[in-house]
Amino acid sequence: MGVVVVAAGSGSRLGASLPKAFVPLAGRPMLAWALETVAALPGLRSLVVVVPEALADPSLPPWSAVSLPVGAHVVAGGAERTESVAAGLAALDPGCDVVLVHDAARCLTPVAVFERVVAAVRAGADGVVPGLAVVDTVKTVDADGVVTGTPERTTLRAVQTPQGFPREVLLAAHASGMVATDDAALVERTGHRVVVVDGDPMGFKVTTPEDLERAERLAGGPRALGGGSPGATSGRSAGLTSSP
Ligand SMILES: Nc1ccn([C@@H]2O[C@H](COP(=O)(O)OP(=O)(O)OP(=O)(O)O)[C@@H](O)[C@H]2O)c(=O)n1
Ligand SMILES: C[C@](O)(CO)[C@H](O)COP(=O)(O)O
Repeated sequence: MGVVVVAAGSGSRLGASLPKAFVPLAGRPMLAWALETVAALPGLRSLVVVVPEALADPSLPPWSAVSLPVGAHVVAGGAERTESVAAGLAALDPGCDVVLVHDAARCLTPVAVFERVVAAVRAGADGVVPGLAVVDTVKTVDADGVVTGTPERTTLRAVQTPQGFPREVLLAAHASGMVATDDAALVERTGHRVVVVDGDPMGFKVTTPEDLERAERLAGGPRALGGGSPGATSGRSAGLTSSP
């Protein structure tokens, strides 16, 4: 299994002085929290971390509080998330059968979510996304803000990362040259069947300063107690393994 952690965004909505993934959460960069969980995954063979070009050297100061797993690669991302994922895929060990793509900004995602996604890919899915039921009624609107429709809420899911795929399926989807806000959309558009597994409220994306405050409150909570939190259900691994 291979994992691409995308951390190349600037974080314009967060408005910090550092690229978002390097902004501290309870004293450690968000990227450090995300990598701690990924490093604990059983069967991790290849890990690529995609960061802004200016930070693609892990000896630079913002990396000092990030524990980069042994064998992990760091590459520069692009202007769009899709480009950053493609850069990560290009650096991933080609021997990986399953690939997960994860947002560093979803830094508190529990390891159990990763495990559900991997299990569903290994069970034969072309694409797997963690999702949560939507609690608000959602409207579609036109450019003037006029409502054009109200999708049936029971058919909607708010999807998170990690998103998982057989490597060849994801590579072909990215080779299409299409751009989308998530990887599953590319896989859907190339004619594949994507399924949803249970996401987790802790998998929220840190986007705004309010999200960071929420993450700060949560980071010292259930995680510290080891329940339903990142790293809670798997043992730690110091480096990468040789299984696919
Ligand atoms: N060109 C980009 C844009 C985003 N990302 C990553 O994709 C994830 C989701 O993106 P988002 O939360 O929107 O991050 P930003 O693009 O940094 O946020 P903003 O839109 O506020 O600038 C993040 O982990 C981010 O680092 C990336 O690797 N490369
Ligand atoms: C991939 C994603 O996190 C799934 O919800 C989301 O689409 C990323 O969007 P962003 O605009 O790059 O934050």
